[in-house]
Amino acid sequence: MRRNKITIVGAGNVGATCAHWAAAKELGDIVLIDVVEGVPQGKALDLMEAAPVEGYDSVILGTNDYADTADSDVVIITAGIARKPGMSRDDLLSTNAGIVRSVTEQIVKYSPNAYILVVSNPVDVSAYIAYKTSGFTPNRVFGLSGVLDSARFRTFIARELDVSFEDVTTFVLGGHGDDMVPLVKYTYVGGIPVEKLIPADRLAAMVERTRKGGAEIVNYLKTGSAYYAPSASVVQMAECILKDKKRILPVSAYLLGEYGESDVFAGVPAIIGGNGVEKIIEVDLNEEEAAALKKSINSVRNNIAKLNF
Ligand SMILES: NC(=O)c1ccc[n+]([C@@H]2O[C@H](COP(=O)([O-])OP(=O)(O)OC[C@H]3O[C@@H](n4cnc5c(N)ncnc54)[C@H](O)[C@@H]3O)[C@@H](O)[C@H]2O)c1
Ligand SMILES: O=C(O)C[C@H](O)C(=O)O
Repeated sequence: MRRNKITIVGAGNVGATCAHWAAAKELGDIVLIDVVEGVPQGKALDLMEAAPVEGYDSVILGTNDYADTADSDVVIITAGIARKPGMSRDDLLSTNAGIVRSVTEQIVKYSPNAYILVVSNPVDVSAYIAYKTSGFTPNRVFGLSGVLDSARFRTFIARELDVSFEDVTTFVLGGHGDDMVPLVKYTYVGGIPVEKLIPADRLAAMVERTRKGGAEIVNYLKTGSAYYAPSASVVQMAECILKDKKRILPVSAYLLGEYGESDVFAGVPAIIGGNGVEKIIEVDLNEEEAAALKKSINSVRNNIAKLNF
C-alpha cells in the first residue's frame, strides 16, 4: 500500500511547522524542500528523530531537488519572504510572485496530479499565480486565509466567554488583508448566535483585532510573521483532502461567478474533500457585508492587475 505524500516548499517557520503538524497527525510521508542547502535536510532529520518519542510513522525527507517531490498528493507552498513591522502583505508581492511562479512550474513537472495549497503572501494573489501557472483545474489550487483568520476570531470569542475554543464556529470572507470580512451574523457558540452572548461593541473590537491579527503577531515577533496557527490551519486543509473529510472551511478559492465575481481568488466557505474545493457555498449577505466583500476583492484584483498574465 502506498502512503500519502505531502511536499512542503519552503523549510522556514511555516514550512517546518507544517511538517511538524502533518507528521504528528500521520498524514503521510513528507518532503521538505528549500533553496537553502542544509536547512530542509537538518530540519527533516531532526523532526524524524522525534518520531520514536512521539510515535508517528511519517518518513520525513529534506532536499533541494524537486525530483524527490515526485508524485506528491498534496503540495503546500510556503516559499518566499515574510513581512516585518510596518509592512503590508502586499509589499511582499514583487518578491514572492516570481518565487511562487517558479516553484509551481517545478511542482507541476514532478507532481502533475497534486493538489496545491498556497500559503505565501499576498496569498490570494499567490494562489492566482499558482493556478494560472499550473494549468490545473480550479478545485486543485487554493490558498490559506479564512481557516487562520476565523481561528483568530474563534480564539478571541472563546477567551471572552471563557468557553471551549472548539465550540465557536464562524467564517471570514474576502481577501486575506486588512479589509477581510469576518461575519458576526454567521458566528455561533455551541449553536447559540454570538450576538446573544457578547455586546455589539465588544464584538466590533474583536472583528477589528481579527482583521489586524497577522500584524499583531508581526509587531511582537519583529523579524517575521505568525507560523503556529498558519501551519496548523493549512495542514487541516491538507487533511481534509487526504481523508476526504468534506468539511466546510473558508479558503481562498478561484471564483467562477460566485458572489458575483470571476477570475479572482478570495476567501469563501467551501466543501473541502478528496477532490479539493468540491463546492463553494454562497451565503446571503446584507448590503453592508456585500459592499465590504467587494472592496476586499477589489484590492486583490488591483494586485493581480500588476502581474503579467
Ligand atoms: N496565507 C497565510 O495565512 C499566511 C500565514 C503565515 C505566513 N504566510 C506567508 O508564508 C510565507 C512564509 O512565511 P515563513 O514565516 O515561513 O517565512 P520564512 O522566511 O521563515 O521561510 C520562508 C522560506 O522560503 C524559502 N524560499 C525562498 N525562496 C524559495 C524558493 N524559490 N524555493 C523554495 N524555498 C524558498 C526560504 O529559504 C525560507 O526558508 C510568507 O510569505 C508569509 O507571509 C502566509
Ligand atoms: O500577517 C502576515 O504577514 C502573515 C499571515 O498572513 C498572518 O495572517 O499571520
